[in-house]
Amino acid sequence: MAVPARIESRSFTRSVVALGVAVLASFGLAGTAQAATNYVALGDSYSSGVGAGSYGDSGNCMRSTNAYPQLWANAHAGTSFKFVACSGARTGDVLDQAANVTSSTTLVTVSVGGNDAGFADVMTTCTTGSDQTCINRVNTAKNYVNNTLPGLLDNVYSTIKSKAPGAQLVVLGYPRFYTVPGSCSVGLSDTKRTAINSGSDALASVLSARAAAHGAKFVDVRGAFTGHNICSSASDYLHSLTWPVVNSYHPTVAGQRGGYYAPLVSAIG
Ligand SMILES: CCCCCCCCCCCCCCCC(=O)Oc1ccc([N+](=O)[O-])cc1
Repeated sequence: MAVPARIESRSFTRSVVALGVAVLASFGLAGTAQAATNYVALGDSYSSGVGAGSYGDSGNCMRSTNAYPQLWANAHAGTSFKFVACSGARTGDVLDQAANVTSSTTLVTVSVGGNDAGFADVMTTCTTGSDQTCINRVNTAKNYVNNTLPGLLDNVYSTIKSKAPGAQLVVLGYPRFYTVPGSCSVGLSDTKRTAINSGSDALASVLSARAAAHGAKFVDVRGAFTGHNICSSASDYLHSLTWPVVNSYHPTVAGQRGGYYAPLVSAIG
């Protein structure tokens, strides 16, 4: 009896161990957070978090601990997170950043296109020039957005997809800058503000269309910024022209959280 009992005992032990492994595995997959997320955050200053402070040792890239990619990683325990977005990045720079995307990457977020379209030059021209000069400069940028930018975005999105075919690709857009007519009377005219807002809308249309063409999800942040734009009664989501100048027209701490992180969570959880 002793020998069969020992055999039975071993087989029982094996069963318990197997059950334990199965329970742990299913708990790890379904009970906690899903399989581990391998997240790579690409893009320009809207993704690095220029304007939101707390840049650590990220140098000129100005990656903020208050930026939406960091907020998302913080909220998803166990996420492996590569934060490579960088202030001033254009589509060509994001192609370089995409070296960090691999076949094990499961989530990629990206904001890019505003710098290619001449964001800084548009804002400088509109600040220093006449209404008509501003309108003309915005129209030049919109022509670029409609005719040149789509091909550059296609290259970025298809490069990311080819490196990580199974990853979810999330493209985040840009806000309208101004409430028009607004509660602030100094600074740019309403004519200029309306023209600049139409530049944001042109960017959103093209980003949305190119994202859809690559099976990427487009997160349109314009709605989340509504009521928080510059010249709103509570314009706390965007810096106006400010010091240091680099912060100008970039999301505040509240803007990264309410304007970017919140709609990202609504889109992907
Ligand atoms: C059709 C274009 C119209 C442009 C006016 C409307 C713009 C709305 C969208 C804004 C897009 C901004 C993207 C720029 C993000 C960025 O990296 O900004 C920079 C931040 C810092 C620097 N820099 O040099 O330090 C350069 C650029």
